[in-house]
Amino acid sequence: MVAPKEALRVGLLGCGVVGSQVARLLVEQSEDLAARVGAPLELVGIAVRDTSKARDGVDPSLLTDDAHGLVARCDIVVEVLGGIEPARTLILESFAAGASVVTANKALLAQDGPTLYSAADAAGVDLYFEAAVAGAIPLVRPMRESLAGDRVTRVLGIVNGTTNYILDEMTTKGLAFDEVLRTAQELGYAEADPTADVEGHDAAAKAAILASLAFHTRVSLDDVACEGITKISADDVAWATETGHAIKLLAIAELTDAGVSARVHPALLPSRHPLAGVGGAFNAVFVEAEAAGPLMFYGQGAGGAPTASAVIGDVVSVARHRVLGGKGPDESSYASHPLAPADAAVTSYQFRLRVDDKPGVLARVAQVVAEHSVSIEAMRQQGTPAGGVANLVLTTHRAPEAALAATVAEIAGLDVVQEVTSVLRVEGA
Ligand SMILES: NC(=O)C1=CN([C@@H]2O[C@H](COP(=O)(O)OP(=O)(O)OC[C@H]3O[C@@H](n4cnc5c(N)ncnc54)[C@H](O)[C@@H]3O)[C@@H](O)[C@H]2O)C=CC1
Ligand SMILES: N[C@@H](CC=O)C(=O)O
Ligand code: NA
Repeated sequence: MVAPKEALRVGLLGCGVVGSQVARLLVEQSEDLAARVGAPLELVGIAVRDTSKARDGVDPSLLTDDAHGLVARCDIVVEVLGGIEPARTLILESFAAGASVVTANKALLAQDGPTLYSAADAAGVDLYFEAAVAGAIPLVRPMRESLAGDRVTRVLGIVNGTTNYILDEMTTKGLAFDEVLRTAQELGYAEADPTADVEGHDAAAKAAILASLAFHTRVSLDDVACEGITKISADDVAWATETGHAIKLLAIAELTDAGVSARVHPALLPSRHPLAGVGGAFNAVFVEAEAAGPLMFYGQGAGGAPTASAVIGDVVSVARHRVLGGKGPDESSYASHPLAPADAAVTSYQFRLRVDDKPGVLARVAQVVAEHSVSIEAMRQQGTPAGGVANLVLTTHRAPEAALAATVAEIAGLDVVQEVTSVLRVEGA
């Protein structure tokens, strides 16, 4: 008979939306997990701020306010505190103590990933982070492992559940931004500070991680051009529908002739595009690779249980390495691509203008567009009930961002143009 392997000690840092679900699943699935790993996983402690607070389904004797003491006595540490400190210090202490780490902390990885990778490497342990990008969706592992034999050229994704939920509810139910944000917070999708979601910072952190994985280079949060959804109005949503589009917050990572371009911004997607139909807090990511062609990953990108699923999958992987020996892949950052300037990105614009409703206006606007070597894909005019003023909606063909921005700036200065009411990029056309 084979002797049972010694239990692996798992320490959990944080018992919030994700942590509480990790604790539940570790206990509920302990027999299956032991069979899959080849050794039992023993939850030895949960670091929290307030040990006296009752937590559903959590054994109170596991709670501790000594996170530093906890990581010193673990084989595997799960970090679901969020934020930069003390998460970074605790992860580094875990490595120093010989523990592998599983984290969902995209903000920390996007800001200081290389420090963490080097420390894990020096200690000969694993750093896994499937939950950090697109929650439950297996995406990090396919990028790190399944696509390691291919050349990825582009990643285009909806990677923030909160903003997708907000935009979807605004579109389908006509609800107001603030009202929907509150519900997203109640459902556990939003970050502790939801500014990170609505201003695009959370998606930008994920874009940095995805670009690094896709192009085997280092892209950090500061390298990602970022624009959130706070300026999207009910009018933008209505016009998107009117012109056959859906508004989505997109994370885009591309390898272009000018280098790596990583950016996050709201964009119009034609309603036939598969990403246009991704509703609620769901995420979906397109990956284009030279040999594989297009791939699409879809699933729940936020919420306690879906995120915990990805965390526990990583725990099983790193635990198997402990049992069998060896470790998973290190950071792959051998390629030194330059960063493409933000205004070199090639995209299309749809912009709306309020113009004088009189002859010759369309021609003047079209002339400015042509002078910037931009071409018009569609133009639509609608008079206002009061008369004298018309709404003009122009969609361009693809052109460098710099040319498109200069076009809009010059049009805004025309005497027949009363206001540029909105400028949105169009992707996936
Ligand atoms: N909620 C979600 O849908 C997803 C969250 N994530 C990431 O997972 C991590 C955790 O997120 P949530 O569980 O949603 O956050 P949360 O705010 O619900 O939970 C974090 C918990 O950690 C505790 N905490 C913070 N600092 C602490 C400290 N120094 N000592 C002890 N406890 C401390 C907080 O009191 C809180 O209970 C974050 O990095 C987040 O970005 C990733 C994917 C999805
Ligand atoms: N706040 C994030 C949580 C997952 O990463 C989101 O809304 O997607
Ligand atoms: Na994931």
